[in-house]
Amino acid sequence: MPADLSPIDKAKFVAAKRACTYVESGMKLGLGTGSTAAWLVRCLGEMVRDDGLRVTGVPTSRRTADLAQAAGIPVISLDEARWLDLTIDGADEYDGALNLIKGGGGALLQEKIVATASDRMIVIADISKKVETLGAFPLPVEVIPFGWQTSKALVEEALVGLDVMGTTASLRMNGQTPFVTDEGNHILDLHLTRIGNARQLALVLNQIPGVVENGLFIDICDIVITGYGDGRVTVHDINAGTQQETRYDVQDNDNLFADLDD
Ligand SMILES: O=C[C@H](O)[C@H](O)[C@H](O)COP(=O)(O)O
Repeated sequence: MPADLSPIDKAKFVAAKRACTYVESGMKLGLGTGSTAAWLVRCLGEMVRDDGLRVTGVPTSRRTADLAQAAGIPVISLDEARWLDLTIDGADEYDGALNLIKGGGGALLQEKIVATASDRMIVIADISKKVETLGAFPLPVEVIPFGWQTSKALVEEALVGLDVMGTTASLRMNGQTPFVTDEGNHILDLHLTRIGNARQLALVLNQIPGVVENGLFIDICDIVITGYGDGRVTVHDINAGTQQETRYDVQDNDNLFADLDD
């Protein structure tokens, strides 16, 4: 393993590697977005190239589509796939009930549609993503550009009286201009500190005109695979009610580290 691989990248890699053990030939897979999901795409690409794995992927962003194509994974649209066997994605936070905050990279809308259209969703994450209560990570909310300031005011108004600690929202920027999602929308980041009732908040946000979707994934994730910097992996399966721990020897996978760009 190269000396410059950080413990966090090692943690993301081992989680991705463990998630690959759930993948079988013939599967239609939802491919998540972000730095952890990028490890998964690389691992899957290697299985396609070297082990003859036959899968088709539905990417959750243009970034992931490009990565998957470069890795040699055949890509189709969700409309072509219709339904998926498994989605594997990263997360910004997960709690003990495997509820999530997602969208730190702005891909929450496609990610939620794809995960919901899957028999199973597996989240891969390093241990820093685990929280007691969701909300320290700013909650992304996708809004259409038309009247976004009105939508922001309505969102902030709706937060008053809910079980959250903060009530401010900020427009996500990309340098001097508003960040634009793959669907041409903007993102409001809600600075809530602590979300007491995530289910209620998710429902309230999606009632507001102009809001397209929020980054709370409630009852969508089935399994969280957590990687640690020392190569350990834990698997929390919410349906089976089990937690297991394994260790991966990443030194056998040096070639995967050669062309890191994420
Ligand atoms: O919009 C981005 C996604 O929800 C990502 O899966 C999430 O932000 C986690 O990304 P990363 O693996 O880079 O921490």
